[in-house]
Amino acid sequence: MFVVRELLYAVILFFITHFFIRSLLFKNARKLPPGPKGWPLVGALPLLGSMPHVALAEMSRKYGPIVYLKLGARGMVVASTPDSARAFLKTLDLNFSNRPTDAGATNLAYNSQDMVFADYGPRWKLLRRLSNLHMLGGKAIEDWAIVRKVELGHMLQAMYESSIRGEKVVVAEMLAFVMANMIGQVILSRRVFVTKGTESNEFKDMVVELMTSAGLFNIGDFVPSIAWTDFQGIVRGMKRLHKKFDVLLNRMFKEHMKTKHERKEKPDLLDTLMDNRDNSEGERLTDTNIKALLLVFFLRKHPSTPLNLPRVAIEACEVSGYYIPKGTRLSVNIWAIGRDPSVWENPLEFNPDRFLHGKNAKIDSRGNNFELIPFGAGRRICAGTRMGILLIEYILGTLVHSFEWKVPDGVKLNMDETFGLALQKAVPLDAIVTPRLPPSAYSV
Ligand code: HEM
Repeated sequence: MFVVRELLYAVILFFITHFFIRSLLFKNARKLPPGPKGWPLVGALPLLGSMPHVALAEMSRKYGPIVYLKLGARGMVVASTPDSARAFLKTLDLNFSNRPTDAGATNLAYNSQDMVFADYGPRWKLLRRLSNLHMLGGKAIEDWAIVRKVELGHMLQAMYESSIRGEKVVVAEMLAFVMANMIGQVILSRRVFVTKGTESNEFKDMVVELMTSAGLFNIGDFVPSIAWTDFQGIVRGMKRLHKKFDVLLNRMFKEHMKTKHERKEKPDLLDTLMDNRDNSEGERLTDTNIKALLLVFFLRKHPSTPLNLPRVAIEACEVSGYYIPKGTRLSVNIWAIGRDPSVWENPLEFNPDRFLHGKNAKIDSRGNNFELIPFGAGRRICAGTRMGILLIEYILGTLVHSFEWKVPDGVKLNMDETFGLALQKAVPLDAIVTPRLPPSAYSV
């Protein structure tokens, strides 16, 4: 009898201890990062408002560097400080090396067939390798120096003519004109727009629409049961826009094929892609992959990307003691990190000199110092980092050197933003430019 009682006590004690330890472990393992509760069904979606990067920065001030939000049926984690960004994009980079499949990937990127949305794997590697080889890598960038020089010359000429006619310059239109032509030369060996005018302006509007709509939080992506209603009209707009781009790309493809024999000595990116579409691992790029990739490049003219491009947790993991479930979407608030007063002195003051001295002079914006990561970081860091930095320095330097700049009389400089995958200026910048150099410097 005594033995049975002892045994019973031992069994009960075992179960209590087991339950206690399990519940402790389970509790710790399942502790999600803090965040707002949100509403039934849609969760925290309504809290994001029209400027999600600003709303998320405010949440981070309240809840801490890592915030978890339930958005409809999906979870999203947001990193808003250098340390938390490093934890995701460096320590756990491999686990976050895919992007979520959403309406933008489906409707604007040929069902994730491009480099931006492709899963981390052989197809992504092939796209990235060929793009580096012919367009974005160091050697390729050197090879295309002449294209940059000539196209910038065309832009300076167009701006000079505007100034002589006493017209204002719409800066975004000028940049769209020069970027589309530079990229056209590298990809297709031809200028896409001969003169700056209606056609190049329409193209700019298409690019802006794409960059804006791709960044919107489409409710159907988070509440799949009501996705079919598309009540924000985002998917309808994406499909309409995609059709326009597809027509344009098909036309470019066709024209390019007709003239292939002329480029035997100097193939362009499209020739390189077509000739190297198979790799040794049996991966083959389809026409759709190639079209999707070209579309990515014609778009890359506006980014400063406030929320990085989203990533997704391939497996459940732990970050700073918090549990991150599999499938959680990751946003890194690059915008908030750049404005964090504990990282930057007077962050909102325009003071480029801050990068000339002391520790800031050593900051490398190519994904190594998490205080400044305009191009993201890790395996999926911006494929155009080199080209982006080079073009900004080259174009900005040339524009400042070539003209005196002022805003038109009576106009106040407006720095408001419109949210999207890339931030746009809410009111495009108009400027009056006055040549600083002799007229001969502006003729092509
Ligand atoms: C100032 C200019 C630019 C900025 C600030 C910028 C920013 C970014 C950011 C933040 C990402 C996401 C990185 C991540 O997930 O960690 C990205 C991805 C990407 N960018 Fe850029 N970008 C710029 C210019 C360009 C240019 C010029 C190109 C090409 C012509 C380009 C092509 C790409 C591609 C293909 C990806 C996807 C990479 C992948 O998923 O593997 N970008 N960019």
